[in-house]
Amino acid sequence: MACLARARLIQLTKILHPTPWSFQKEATRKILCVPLFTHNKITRNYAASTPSYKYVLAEKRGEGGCVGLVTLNRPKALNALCGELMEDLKYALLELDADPNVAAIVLTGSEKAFAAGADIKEMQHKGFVDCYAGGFLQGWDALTRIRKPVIAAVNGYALGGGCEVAMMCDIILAGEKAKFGQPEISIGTIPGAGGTQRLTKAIGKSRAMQMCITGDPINAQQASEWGLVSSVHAPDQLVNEAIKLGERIGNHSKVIVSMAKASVNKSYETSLAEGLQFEKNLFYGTFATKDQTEGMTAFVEKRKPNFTDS
Ligand SMILES: C=C(C)C(=O)SCCNC(=O)CCNC(=O)[C@H](O)C(C)(C)COP(=O)(O)OP(=O)(O)OC[C@H]1O[C@@H](n2cnc3c(N)ncnc32)[C@H](O)[C@@H]1OP(=O)(O)O
Repeated sequence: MACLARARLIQLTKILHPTPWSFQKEATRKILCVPLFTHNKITRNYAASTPSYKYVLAEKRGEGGCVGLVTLNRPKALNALCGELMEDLKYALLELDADPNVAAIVLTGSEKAFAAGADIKEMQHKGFVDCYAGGFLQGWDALTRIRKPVIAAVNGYALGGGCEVAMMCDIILAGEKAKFGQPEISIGTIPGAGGTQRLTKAIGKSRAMQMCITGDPINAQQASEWGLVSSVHAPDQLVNEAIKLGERIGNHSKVIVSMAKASVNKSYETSLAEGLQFEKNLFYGTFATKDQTEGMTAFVEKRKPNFTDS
């Protein structure tokens, strides 16, 4: 059983992270000290404070446990994104991505801080070679390869790497007191995990430039007006709203949702002509699924579709 579980995770790892043996070794290491969850076990173990992870809490919420909830949990450092936290986050997301009951994942922090950025104490004495040869921050990209929709529920500070992690998610909801910023300039560096790129695509050059070269943060209202976040909520309602959004996504076919996500995200990576072709191919691809037939048949028969994620 343990062997099967280990093989399954390594196979999953190969699909999601075609890179390194080192990752597979990590996966192996993790699996030796952490039980690989079946769905029921995920619910039980995660709900009970996730002893497997040091810096994140992972659980399943929403109707039938269809929404994964991952909470960054390093309160003393305002969820500063140290290496260990990012490893925990990656594995928690991978576990939920692999869970067939989970339709969407919510990523949140505390009311004071979603995350105050990469861990400054950890990088303070790094040199160029440490960063370059060690691929500093490169592992963060794993977050962008999660195939299910990830909703960031941002309360408090989302600064530097915190803002970048939020932008790696598919949808950002903000609490009224959220603050988004790229303050790296004030500590003698620049954003290194997508801040100059994703922020520019999200809010335009002039605004992104201003944020990156002044270091000044913006509040939730501004983030909403500028299109960085899709909606703003009372801080104590934010996570519930994000879970409700995850449940709404869960009404649809998971495979089709994942295709829609891939297609929207493609627009970040490519020219319009290539993006349109990519969309068209995936659109045609939906016609190879049972869920397309079911969705259209249900409409014609005036009933709710019964999607089987196939
Ligand atoms: C990807 C890259 C390159 C990056 O992300 S670079 C980092 C970008 N982020 C930043 O520059 C933000 C740094 N943090 C801050 O400016 C302030 O902590 C805030 C967020 C404005 C909050 O201020 P305060 O409420 O006064 O809390 P403050 O006392 O500073 O922080 C509480 C604790 O968290 C620690 N902390 C906060 N942000 C941290 C960070 N990014 N890295 C490491 N520790 C951090 C801080 O050192 C303090 O710990 P200690 O009590 O041991 O001294």
